[in-house]
Amino acid sequence: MALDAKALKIAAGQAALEHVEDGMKLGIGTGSTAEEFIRLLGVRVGEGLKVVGVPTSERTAALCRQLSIPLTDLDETPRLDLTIDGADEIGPELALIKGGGGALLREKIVASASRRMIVIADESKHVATLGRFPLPVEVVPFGLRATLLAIEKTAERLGLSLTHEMRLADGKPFVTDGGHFILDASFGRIPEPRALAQALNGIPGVVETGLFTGLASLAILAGGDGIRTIDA
Ligand SMILES: O=C(CO)[C@H](O)[C@H](O)COP(=O)(O)O
Repeated sequence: MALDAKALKIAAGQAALEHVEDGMKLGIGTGSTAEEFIRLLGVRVGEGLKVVGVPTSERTAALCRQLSIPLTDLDETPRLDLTIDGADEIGPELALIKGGGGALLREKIVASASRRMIVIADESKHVATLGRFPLPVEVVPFGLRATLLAIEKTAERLGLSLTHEMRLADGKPFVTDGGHFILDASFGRIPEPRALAQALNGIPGVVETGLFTGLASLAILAGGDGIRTIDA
């Protein structure tokens, strides 16, 4: 029987939960797939599992509080055992596009502070080449036009085609938890994610990009035929 989108998210979350051990310090992701994992984690915590989590967004923090999942932050707990988070695309070597939910900066800080990152998604997000999903680029509001020009020049220098739009919410610029804006940058194809990430991160008005390279160690993909895992 074909599973609907929500059932696939739950299946991926359930499989990820098997990697969570008593006493772990967790990074807790953002997005609808991460939220299914969080709900399952909440049940286990209610049954006595002892974990503490660093949420990657205010939205995730609110859900964790609602489910009585104990929270900490990276000032108190700077090294984490495991981060579990969703993704918008999963490419070769588990390079990811993240940030569809706008939490990419905190997600990257938390994943980088973790010994391991497991990415959970439905199998349609596994792609041969990243870039069909627009790359979220978090930018500082100050000097926005100059930053956009620098991003366009960078794409040109790397031989990438680029169209972009500012992310809006209720007709106004979407504002991240860190007080920044998000540019959704469509490159079509990103054959070399590391090179693009490095180049974009070199632009002063760019805070961070949704390209995650070298961070995820395992992908858990849910599909009609069950769960498939991919190691980095
Ligand atoms: O990066 C993210 C939020 O910033 C999410 O993990 C990503 O957008 C996937 O979300 P969903 O599970 O809802 O498809």
